[in-house]
Amino acid sequence: MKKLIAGNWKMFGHGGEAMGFIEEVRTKLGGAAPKADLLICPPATLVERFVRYVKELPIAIGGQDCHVKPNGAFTGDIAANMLSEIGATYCIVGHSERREYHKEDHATVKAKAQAAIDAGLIPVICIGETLHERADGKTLDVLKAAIKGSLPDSDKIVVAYEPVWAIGSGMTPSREEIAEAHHALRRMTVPGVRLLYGGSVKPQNAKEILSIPDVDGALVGGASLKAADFLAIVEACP
Ligand SMILES: O=C(CO)COP(=O)(O)O
Repeated sequence: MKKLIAGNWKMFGHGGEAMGFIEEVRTKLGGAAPKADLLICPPATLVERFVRYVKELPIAIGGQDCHVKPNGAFTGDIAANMLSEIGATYCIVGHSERREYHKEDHATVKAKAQAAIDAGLIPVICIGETLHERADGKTLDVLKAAIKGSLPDSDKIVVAYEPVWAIGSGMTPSREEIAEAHHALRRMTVPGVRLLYGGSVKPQNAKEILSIPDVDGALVGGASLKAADFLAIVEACP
């Protein structure tokens, strides 16, 4: 199975950038099949536009979050079925930038992941330790608790290991630390669940990270905003 390289655009990007990104990818791919499965999760305002621009390009489009309910009086929220209705096929849930800000516990993340599955989306479930938890040697305990508490009973999910302290910092765990975490995650998840690494993945370190056993791809933030950087990470796949 190919690796999955997913881009999380977070709160960046407007219409013109979306079109420019897709056209640059189209030109650089030149009709050839990419070395990985590709996924872009833009701001919700751009999902439908990305789906329209992508057309026959092999790029899946996803959301960055969804509500636990299919509808209701939840001002400003987006239901998973609203994303699938406009062509999304994945949805990130439980990203640390939302977990912390919105105090989302494991049960909430699990309910969001189930809502995504119920809407026909593949949830990308984010888990990862804080710097304090790492310093206290609790990383594997944190991952075990997150797997136990956040994953619905399904193989139609993706898990993204994103050490909170590595996001946006330019720092990553060592090869050995990533290998240990992903080996543990492989043992705790059902066959077929893809395990992505996320947290300061760049064109410069992607080859090393993507060569680590049990790393099935990457969830990329900043380096996914530019087509050249995103495709350089794709090219780094073994
Ligand atoms: O949060 C991330 C992906 O979801 C990682 O972001 P960076 O790649 O910018 O560290």
